[in-house]
Amino acid sequence: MDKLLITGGTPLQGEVRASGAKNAALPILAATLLADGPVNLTNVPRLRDIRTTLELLGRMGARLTQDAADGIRVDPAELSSFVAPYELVKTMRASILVLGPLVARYGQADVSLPGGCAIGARPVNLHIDGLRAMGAEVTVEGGYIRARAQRLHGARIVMELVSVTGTENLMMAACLASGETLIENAAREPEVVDLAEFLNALGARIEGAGTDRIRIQGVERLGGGDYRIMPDRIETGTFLVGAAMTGGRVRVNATRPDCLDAVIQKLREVGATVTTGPDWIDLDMGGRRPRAVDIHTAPHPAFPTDMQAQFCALNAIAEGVGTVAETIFENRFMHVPELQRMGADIRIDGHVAVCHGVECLTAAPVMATDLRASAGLVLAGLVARGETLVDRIYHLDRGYETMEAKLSTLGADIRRIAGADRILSP
Ligand SMILES: CC(=O)N[C@H]1[C@@H](OP(=O)(O)OP(=O)(O)OC[C@H]2O[C@@H](n3ccc(=O)[nH]c3=O)[C@H](O)[C@@H]2O)O[C@H](CO)[C@@H](O)[C@@H]1O
Ligand SMILES: C=C(OP(=O)(O)O)C(=O)O
Repeated sequence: MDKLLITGGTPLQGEVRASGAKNAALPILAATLLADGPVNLTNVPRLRDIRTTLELLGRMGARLTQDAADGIRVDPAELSSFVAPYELVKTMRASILVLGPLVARYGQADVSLPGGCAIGARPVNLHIDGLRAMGAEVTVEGGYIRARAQRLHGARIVMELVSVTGTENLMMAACLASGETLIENAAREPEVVDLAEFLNALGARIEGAGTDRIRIQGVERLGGGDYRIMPDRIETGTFLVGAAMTGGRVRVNATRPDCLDAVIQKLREVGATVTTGPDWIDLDMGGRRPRAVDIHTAPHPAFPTDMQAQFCALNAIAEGVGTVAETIFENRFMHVPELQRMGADIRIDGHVAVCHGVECLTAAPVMATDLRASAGLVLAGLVARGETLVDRIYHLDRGYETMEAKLSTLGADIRRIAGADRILSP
């Protein structure tokens, strides 16, 4: 199992390019199943989750061609299987995103229930209820969601909770349904907008993506097409927090400042000078120690839960006290005990973590438990005194493209150790 070995103490300096967004690429790859011609995607990040999705599409019979850069061609013309098996779904919850496209285009889908994961239970009842409202017969048996439909019909769906992949699944399904679908209380995340723009480029008729009311007029077919995946706002934010924590200066290029308003606002509150251009963000911390900030996660455009662990790491070494309230997932503080092992003074009280900043963290072997927890631990390692060994970084590899290489170009002392079993001296 690969690990990352980080020697803390170097301020991050320089420029780095954001990769394509995992959380846009995953639904867009699933949406290619709706098309009846080949789709050419660019800016697809090279990530474990993307490889898993491609394996899933390949097993269903889609023809896949990957270029040497960031392009992938998906030709779904000869699909022969409509099953998302447990062994793939268990490694990547986003596999649930094939449910809507399969039932809308092929009238059948057998998708393994994703089950719980480190950050919480993550049920998919809203996906199922929405498809039922559109006329699908859905049963859950033997750990599989089995959905069948002749042709879905439009419906007015009021989402009980804001769900990102729930909105995406139903929006995709509605594209080929007969009549109009209205999704109320829809997720407003930029990745929902990216997916809608992709679908519209194939011939769908979606309006209102980016608001909480999405209206979809069903069409008879979607064709092939070309699309460039949006940049990853969470990867971008992670590098900016790294710069703020280390007192450095980093410019992230090829990104989307307009998708990061809440994060940029918090970074200014910590004391960073943040400037933005059309596709870049520059953060200058000028060697200063950050000030602790209060965070309250909520659906977009509020502060994203996917940046919560990184801000816990920042608060751990900041001046003052910051409270971090996690309102989306019930168990997303798995990084806190690991940060405590590095000397952080953080107390968890229900869904709130109260962080008293300490002058310095001390390196320790730590265990990554989920994707963003891993990112928080890597950031902590960048400022800790000594060598931090982050174990189980397969979580990190789900969502960050060559993170250690990108951090190295910014001056960090970080390297991957393949299957490391080295024992650190105390
Ligand atoms: C691939 C992808 O895009 N993943 C993102 C997506 O996950 P994902 O789409 O799985 O997260 P949701 O927005 O659906 O979850 C929000 C909340 O709703 C609950 N819920 C959701 C669906 C449902 O049917 N029933 C239900 O109760 C969840 O348990 C959670 O408490 O949005 C999350 C919240 O911004 C992000 O952290 C993830 O990075
Ligand atoms: C939780 C995340 O992803 P997923 O929904 O794919 O587990 C994430 O990207 O932080």
